[in-house]
Amino acid sequence: MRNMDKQYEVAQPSKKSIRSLPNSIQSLVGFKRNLTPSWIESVRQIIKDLRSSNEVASSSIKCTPLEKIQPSVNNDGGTDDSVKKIQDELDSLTSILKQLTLHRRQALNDYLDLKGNIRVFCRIRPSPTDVNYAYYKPPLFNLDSSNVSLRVADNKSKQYRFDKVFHPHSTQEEVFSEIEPVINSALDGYNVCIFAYGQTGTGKTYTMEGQPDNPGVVPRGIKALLERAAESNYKFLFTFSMLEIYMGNLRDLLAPNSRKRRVQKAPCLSIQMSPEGGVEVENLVVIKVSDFQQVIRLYELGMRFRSTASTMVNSMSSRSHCLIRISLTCFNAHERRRETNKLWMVDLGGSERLLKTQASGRRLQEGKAINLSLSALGDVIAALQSKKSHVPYRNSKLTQVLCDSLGSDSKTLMLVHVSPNEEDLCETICSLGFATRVRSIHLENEESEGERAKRELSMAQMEQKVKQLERECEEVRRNIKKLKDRLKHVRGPMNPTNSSFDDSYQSIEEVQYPDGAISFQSSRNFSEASAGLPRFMRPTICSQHKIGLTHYNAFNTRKKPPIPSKKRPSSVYAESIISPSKGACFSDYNSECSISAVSLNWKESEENGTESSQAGSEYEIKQVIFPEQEKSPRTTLTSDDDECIKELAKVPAKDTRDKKNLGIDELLNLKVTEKTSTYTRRSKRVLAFAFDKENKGREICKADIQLCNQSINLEAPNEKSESNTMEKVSLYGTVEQFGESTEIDHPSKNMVVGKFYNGFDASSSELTEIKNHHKEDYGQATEENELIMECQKEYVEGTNKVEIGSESTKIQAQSPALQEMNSCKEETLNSCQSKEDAEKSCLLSDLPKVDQRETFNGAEVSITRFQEEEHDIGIFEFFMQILQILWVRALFGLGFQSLGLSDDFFDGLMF
Ligand SMILES: Nc1ncnc2c1ncn2[C@@H]1O[C@H](COP(=O)(O)OP(=O)(O)OP(=O)(O)O)[C@@H](O)[C@H]1O
Repeated sequence: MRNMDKQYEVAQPSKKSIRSLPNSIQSLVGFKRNLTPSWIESVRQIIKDLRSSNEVASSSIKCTPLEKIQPSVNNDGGTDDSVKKIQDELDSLTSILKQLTLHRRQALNDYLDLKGNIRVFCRIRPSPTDVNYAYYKPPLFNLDSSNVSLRVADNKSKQYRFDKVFHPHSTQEEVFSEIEPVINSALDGYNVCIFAYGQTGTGKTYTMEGQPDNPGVVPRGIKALLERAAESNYKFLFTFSMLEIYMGNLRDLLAPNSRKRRVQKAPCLSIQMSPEGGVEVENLVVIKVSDFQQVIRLYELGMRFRSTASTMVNSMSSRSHCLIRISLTCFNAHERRRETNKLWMVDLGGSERLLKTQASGRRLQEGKAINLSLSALGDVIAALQSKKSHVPYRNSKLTQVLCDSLGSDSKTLMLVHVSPNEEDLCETICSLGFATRVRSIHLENEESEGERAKRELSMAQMEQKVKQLERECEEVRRNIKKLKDRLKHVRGPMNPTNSSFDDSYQSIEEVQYPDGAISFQSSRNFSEASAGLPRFMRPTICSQHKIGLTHYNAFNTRKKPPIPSKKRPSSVYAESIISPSKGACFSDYNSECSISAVSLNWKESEENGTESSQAGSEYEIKQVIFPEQEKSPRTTLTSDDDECIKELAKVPAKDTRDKKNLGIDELLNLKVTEKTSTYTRRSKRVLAFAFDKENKGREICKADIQLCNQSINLEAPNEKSESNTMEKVSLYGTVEQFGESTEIDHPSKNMVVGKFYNGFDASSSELTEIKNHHKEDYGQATEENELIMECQKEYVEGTNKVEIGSESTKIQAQSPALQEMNSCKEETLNSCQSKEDAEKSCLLSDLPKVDQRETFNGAEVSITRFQEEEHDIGIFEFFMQILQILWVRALFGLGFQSLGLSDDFFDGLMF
């Protein structure tokens, strides 16, 4: 016993480590008889020592680790020892920072949990009639920081309660400061979703986007996120994507051909879901961003393509839901919830009472689609709040795409917007009712006053704790930085492999291609990371293009037997070319209630290393987004911001031929530089375009030319037309597809196949959409004017000289090109409703062109015009033909007559 006591006495000194404790406990368990007062005292002492030594360590770290290290560096004199000591300090600081970050995250999480995983804020728009918003007091509302009393009748009011209420005079800063903690939890690896909901014209876009001098939640949030990520001790990879849900279809706002949606069926994206509940939008453009300015430029670009229109209620009404997705990836940050998470910021389309907006035509359909999806969103959030076993995510594309960011492991914030006007009372009641439904149902219904007070107290304490921990983290970070500087000073540039702290910086390596395109790769190798995923979750080759991982062939583990080249279905391309969007892809709001109808029948092309889908739209997107091709005449960027255009145009044009991936600058510059280039093609080309005999000789005022991988858009007002209509010519073609196998005698010449048509006479579904544009009551003029404006801008901005079909050649029978055209022809036939249309559409013709110079807004441009009436055969040529036929007849006449072919046969050859 004495020995035992002695033993514990020896183990008692203040420098005992925690390692002594298990020994003691083991002794305790093994030798119960040794449980003496002195033993207990010794254990107590160990614990006490342990606590105090921890406190000393942490306080010394918190205070001035540098000061502690300074003497050791000086005293030791030896560089190696100094380096080692600094390194040790760095390691210990890093581990402390990790602990602190973990605690901060936990505290923030607890705080947000107390507030509710789904939180609802309410913002009341200032009345437009009130000049001075700051002193405006809406008579309709009686507000405090979390309660809204709405006067519904003279002596009756309705009460609503929210997590936070913003008065009409609340500033953008105030709004953002409340939202910031939710955004910050994205850095901790949570999926976050922030919605702006409300009646049309109540300020959703104002809150989310803001104004240039008064930015909203999106720019502020992204800026804060980037700043905080830069401050953190990990390196984050941010990617930016932007899409809209228009009439129940997902559209990429950053895809270069986004602007075509007005005149063509825009390609729609499909949603893929993993068994684990992860959601990925197939073919979505994902752009790596590293600084705020890049994000803003992309955001502005995307916003230009968003569907907006003038309505009775809002002159710039959003006709779609706009979704901004920031994806965050951070490796080796074990305290983060997940390696890759998403932050969604969603500007929802305005809910509207269709009677009130008096919408009709397309506006009506848009309004219905928006209302339907909002109602589906309400159902989903209500189901989540009430913890129902079934959450109806599949009822709308909106909820489908957000489904992994709306669950219990995510943070959701809804900002409901209401109007202060009395005439909007009904909509206000609806919106507030919706928000109340969304808001913590279980909390609201089950919580007593006392419980609420208690919760609020805990929340306040937790908030303090979070702030305190943030301050501590900040201090440790500063000290780490100082130590690193000192270390550099002592031994030169720090070898990052020496410190675990720097491991995180190594985890993501940036690859800068010589041409400026940016890509990234992980030291953990993406292919490794994705190897365990189910096949459909692994990135496609196209996705790899997007994120710059094309060089990782191991990514695509699918091995398909090579298709013999002669059997390669050229129709895959033809399908995509002539009919970029299938019916399934474009539907009215009713598709909102279905899972994506786009088939994902992947076919691998060995020629270009991309995958093409039978869904034409997808094929088109892939080709347009990541062109590995020559400079094209694409003029997809239409800007309202001349300054921006000028600025971008300063950047010299780059050949994109070898690009594996588009960096943000390349994406933006491509559009501008190509716009100002004269289009000359070296390779062979097949053009398919529409031709309407009845309109021969009429000017083609709008040419929408799409060269599969490249596109050009020329639109101009039809000057000759009395009505406000537009005529349209669609030119589709291929560039790369026929490749070497094309048997065209003169590679420099172009083959032309197609038809002209008048946009209103044609009956294809594509034209119906144009018709709809012209039938609209509201926004019609605006939209057309917009088109005209865009067109004029394009003409002004660049002097596009488009030379298409200038040198027609005969098409050799059975050449792959002809097969291609035949399949195009078949498609066109299918797309035409009447036989007459079909006949019109399938004319094969060699058309000469007339180059004309026109002036738009003072800028002289060269336009290629097709005029069939000028397609006259010369009289000499005519006689030559007759002579040839007579000659043939003379040679073979007797032989043919013996076969039963009479003179009529030869006459037929002539005419
Ligand atoms: N808090 C505010 N302060 C000042 N102006 C505001 C505020 N909220 C909205 N507005 C103004 O009200 C008008 C309509 O706002 P906004 O376009 O953001 O509405 P919306 O809800 O996005 O409409 P829709 O759903 O039709 O797109 C804009 O001119 C905007 O500047």
